Amino acid sequence: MKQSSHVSLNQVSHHYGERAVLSDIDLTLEAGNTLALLGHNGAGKSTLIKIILGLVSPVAGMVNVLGCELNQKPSAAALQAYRAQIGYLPENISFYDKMTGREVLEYFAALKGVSASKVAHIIDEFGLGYAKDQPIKTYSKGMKQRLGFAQAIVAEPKLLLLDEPTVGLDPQASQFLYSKVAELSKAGCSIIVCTHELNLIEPHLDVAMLMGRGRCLAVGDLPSLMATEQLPVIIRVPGIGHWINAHPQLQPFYYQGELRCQLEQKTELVAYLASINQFEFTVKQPSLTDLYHNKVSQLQQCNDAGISFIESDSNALVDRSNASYGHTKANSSLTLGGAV
Ligand SMILES: Nc1ncnc2c1ncn2[C@@H]1O[C@H](COP(=O)(O)OP(=O)(O)OP(=O)(O)O)[C@@H](O)[C@H]1O
Repeated sequence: MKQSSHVSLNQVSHHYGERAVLSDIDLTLEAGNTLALLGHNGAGKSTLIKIILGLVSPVAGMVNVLGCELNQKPSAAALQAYRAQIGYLPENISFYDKMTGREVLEYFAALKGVSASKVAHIIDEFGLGYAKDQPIKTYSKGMKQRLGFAQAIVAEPKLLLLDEPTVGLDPQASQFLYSKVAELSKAGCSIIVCTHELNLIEPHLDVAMLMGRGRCLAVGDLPSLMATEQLPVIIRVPGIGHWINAHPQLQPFYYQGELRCQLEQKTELVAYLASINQFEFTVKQPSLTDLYHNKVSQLQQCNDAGISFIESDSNALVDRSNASYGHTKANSSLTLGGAV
């Protein structure tokens, strides 16, 4: 493991009974980086988080987190010391509902050696000050989620694991949560966020890992994932259907009433539009959501075709499924420069 890697998984596999739920997962997360763990229901995300927490022992592979070799069956004391450095917000968190918010947080803080004065500060910071002495049973789902997040970060963890952290949170609370994530990451904490809310996580991730049926479908930073997938930039120009025939240079990019091009062609295409006095258009860059849907549909096509996703040429599958995408890629060397 590299000195700065907080998480290093090598060929990790797991099954429950006969059912394989994780296969050959490799992952490295550097200190201070944020990983978005994405995938369909049942893809294996929570199982992976439980392996990183040391709650589940994988049947195969190497798991090194914060220097602890989890696959080597560490002692109870070593596991306890290891977990003291980790913050965890589970999916569907629940607390003993007769306790107040303050009591719950003080309990978790005491377990990790954190002072009561810090608890008071965090309760206020998380907007729960007004309800701190009320029993949890009077809390809304969002209030419980805020409290869950507060207990996860109260001891300034080195690694923070968040499983569906924004479920039940209002937009302001989600924004607050991600601002805290950015703050912790700046301070060197590594963060793994398992989420289906792709728009929310997109601006905050350093690395995304897309999982499907227990396998890693793609992993990397967004620019490299986008480059590999070659998802099109979409340029919408009102009324283009009326005049596109007069511009053969644009026709290779024209599909279903809009222009589609690769990221590196965008500037040239926009310059061309300006040169023909077309200034009214919108440009939509490919998003994490586009990437996700693209990968999941490739997986679906492989399943339908009865072939392994890992062994398939996934881009070839996309070409068959999306005429415009293949069309644009085929013309990726076309230059507009001379035509302007
Ligand atoms: N304790 C268990 N015993 C048996 N099978 C399990 C157990 N926990 C999870 N599974 C199975 O393992 C697979 C992966 O589940 P997991 O909870 O890791 O998925 P997930 O990606 O977190 O899903 P979701 O997005 O729905 O939370 C699923 O098929 C699930 O049914």
